[in-house]
Amino acid sequence: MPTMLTDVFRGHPIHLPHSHQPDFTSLSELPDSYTWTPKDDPLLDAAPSPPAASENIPLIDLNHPDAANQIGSACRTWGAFQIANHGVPLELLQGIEFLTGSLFQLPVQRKLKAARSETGFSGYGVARISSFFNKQMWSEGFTITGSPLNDFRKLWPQHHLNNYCDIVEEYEEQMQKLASKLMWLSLTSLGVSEEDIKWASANPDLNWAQSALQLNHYPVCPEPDRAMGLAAHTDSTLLTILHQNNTAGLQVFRDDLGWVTVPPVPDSLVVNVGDLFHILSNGLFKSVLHRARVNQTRSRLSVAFLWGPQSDIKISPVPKLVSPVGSPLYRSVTWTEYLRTKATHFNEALSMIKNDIDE
Ligand SMILES: C=C1C[C@]23C[C@H]1CC[C@H]2[C@@]12CCC[C@@](C)(C(=O)O1)[C@H]2[C@@H]3C(=O)O
Ligand SMILES: O=C(O)CCC(=O)C(=O)O
Ligand SMILES: [Fe+2]
Repeated sequence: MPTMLTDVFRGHPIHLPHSHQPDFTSLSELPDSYTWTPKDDPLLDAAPSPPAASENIPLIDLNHPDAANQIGSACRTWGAFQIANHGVPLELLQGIEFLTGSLFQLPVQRKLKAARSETGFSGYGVARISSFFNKQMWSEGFTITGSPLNDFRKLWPQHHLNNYCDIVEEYEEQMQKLASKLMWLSLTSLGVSEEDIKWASANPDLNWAQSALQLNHYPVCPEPDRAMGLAAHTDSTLLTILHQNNTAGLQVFRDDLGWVTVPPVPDSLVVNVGDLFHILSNGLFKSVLHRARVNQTRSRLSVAFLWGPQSDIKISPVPKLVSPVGSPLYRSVTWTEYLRTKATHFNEALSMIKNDIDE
């Protein structure tokens, strides 16, 4: 039995000050501990000079005959794109958004009953990456993997549980199918086929994959320009599929453009390339640096489906994508190993598995 995501952080406790979470709604001024300056994050105000033309991540129609190439091109230039006509029922998107909203509306004492433990994976709390920053983020999160029943029991009375668990299960199923489809479309655009990656069958049973759901809430903030919802990071996944409510906040980084806001497009989903897909593509696909800003008048919700391989699968650059004379850019790594490296070294994790290539 490979390590499940639940056990990934067993030996990697981090101190997460959940219980210091302020009652966001009662603050009329931003506390010092929530005020970010470029000292806390060097890329905070990163903008190109001269200012770049306004460009945005592509919105791709999954029914378009050229979708594979459009996705491949977005993965190379942005590491992110939005998709329309993704086939996920809209009621399900509404359902997971409703569930997320009602979860975060619970009184903080109730949410803390389901607090994520220091070595745990699932439950309520601040983002895992919080421990790498001096300042606190203006957000709260809830992580789910596998059945949410045990955690949900701590939050809601019995009569809600079946319904909420069904929504999560159905959402994970739909996302899983979509993620695999997107992975294969983008790989096809690189000329990579199923024979080239033995472990990743396009077969819809998908027993080689596993996933987590991260529910995020960014409350209304008195001074949004000085606060940070979720600090800049890349995801440690193959792909992440994100549903955001109709409040903007997600930004992606491009060296030549600086921070670019991803506008909410009703009924569409945002897709991010994660570090593992960057490794698999031998660096051709970019794992996108992204963050979430906050808003003075509207609270924001997002649901991230974090998708990767089962823990016994070693990810390494597809040989076909390594030039005949070159060597692979990265060593092989399992998702578990990578999450643990990231838990200790954060944004240095990718460079730590880079091969030293003789010039
Ligand atoms: C499967 C994953 C991926 C995790 C860790 C673990 C569970 C929660 C994910 C997130 C979600 C929020 C941003 C992030 C950076 C975080 O702090 O927790 C993500 C992290 C990663 O992508 O590295
Ligand atoms: O809220 C967002 O838009 C971003 C969330 C995110 O990056 C994550 O959960 O990994
Ligand atoms: Fe993310």
